[in-house]
Amino acid sequence: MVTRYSSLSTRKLSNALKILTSDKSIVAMCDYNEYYKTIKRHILTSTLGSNAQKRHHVHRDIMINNITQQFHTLVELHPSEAVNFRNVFQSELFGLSLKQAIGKDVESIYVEELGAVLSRKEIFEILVIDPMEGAIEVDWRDFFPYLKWIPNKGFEKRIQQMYSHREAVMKALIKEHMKRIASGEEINCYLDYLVSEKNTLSEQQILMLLWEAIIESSDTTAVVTEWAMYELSRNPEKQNRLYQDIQNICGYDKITEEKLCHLPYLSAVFHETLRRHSPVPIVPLRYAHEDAQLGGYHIPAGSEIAINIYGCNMDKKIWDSPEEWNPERFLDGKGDLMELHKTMAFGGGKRVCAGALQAMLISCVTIARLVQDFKWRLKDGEEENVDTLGLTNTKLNPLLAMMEPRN
Ligand code: HEM
Repeated sequence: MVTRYSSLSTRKLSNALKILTSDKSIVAMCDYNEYYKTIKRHILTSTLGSNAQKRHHVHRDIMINNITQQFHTLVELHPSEAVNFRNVFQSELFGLSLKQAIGKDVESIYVEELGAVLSRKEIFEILVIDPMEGAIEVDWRDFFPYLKWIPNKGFEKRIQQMYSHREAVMKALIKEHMKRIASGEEINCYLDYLVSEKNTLSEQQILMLLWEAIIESSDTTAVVTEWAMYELSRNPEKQNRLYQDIQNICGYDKITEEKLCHLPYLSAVFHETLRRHSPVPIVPLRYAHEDAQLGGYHIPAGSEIAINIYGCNMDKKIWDSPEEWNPERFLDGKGDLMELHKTMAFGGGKRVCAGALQAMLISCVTIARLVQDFKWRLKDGEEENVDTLGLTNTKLNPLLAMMEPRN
């Protein structure tokens, strides 16, 4: 994937993805060409690169404070009830992704094309949940391209509806943003950046790129953080080791991003969760547009390549007891980190995930802060709830945990 990049960097899309990505208008699904290079630069410069992430620091600080505040309130009000981790975290993460994308979180919005005011929950469903489900919709014609002239009305109607609802909501969000700009409000977000590039981007491209930043920021980070909290709640000794490490480094102060580099065990928890619960179990299909060699195999031009990250991470020849969640496997005898890249969780080569830094910052600070503030334990019966659904290995049933505030 790294050295044979030039032969393997093109994407091959299913019919559903062709429609939902407006025929490869977004960074993650685009072919490797000049358009790709330009839009990858845009998203890194304005949102996901390390300088941009420094500028967005404030959104993450607010987010983590809101999260802990909400958990404290829930535990105070209902001390003997289990807390639904996802309800709180997913909503705050969506808020953060809106702030980075359009400069503001929204409670509701009037959508002209749908003739209705949509709540924040409905906006989330249309922008994130529905397209994630649509992305794995199977059209039997994907497997028989020479029969593509036969209609598949049910499939087309479902995907087309997802497409038009998303289009309508995104247009409404962009319109609101333009009104705020016109009223003199100073905003610094991805949309401002994209609008400043409007000589080289069409309105449709701007809409799609903005939506991409929202959906990608809202999903996989939530998946890995929820699985990490599940594993820590299930493994009290490992939770305790993490807590002691955090206390040694932070004392009575709350964890901050600046402290992450001093917490190797926290990093090991994050990477072991990526290994055991791969949020992207299969790298989006690559297409060999010329003959190539990969891992000792000859790949003829025209082949589609699916890299099975889940399979590699559960391979007994590579990992001892791969089914066990064991962060210690990423530490050497001295407690230093090693071999993090081995999980390939963020892909590899030039098409490596652009949001890896953001995902790591949000997930690690959230995990650490929640362990600093509370002792976690699974609700009785929750241990068996390990089924998953969807494209990104989402926990089927939201994590339910008992949380006891620490002094
Ligand atoms: C734990 C969280 C995440 C995981 C495991 C993950 C994983 C991946 C993987 C496996 C790829 C494909 C790489 C390849 O083809 O080799 C990818 C691409 C990408 N991801 Fe992520 N991702 C995560 C979070 C994010 C976030 C928060 C964003 C923010 C918007 C993001 C944006 C992207 C983009 C733009 C690409 C396309 C990169 C390119 O083709 O050049 N990801 N990600």
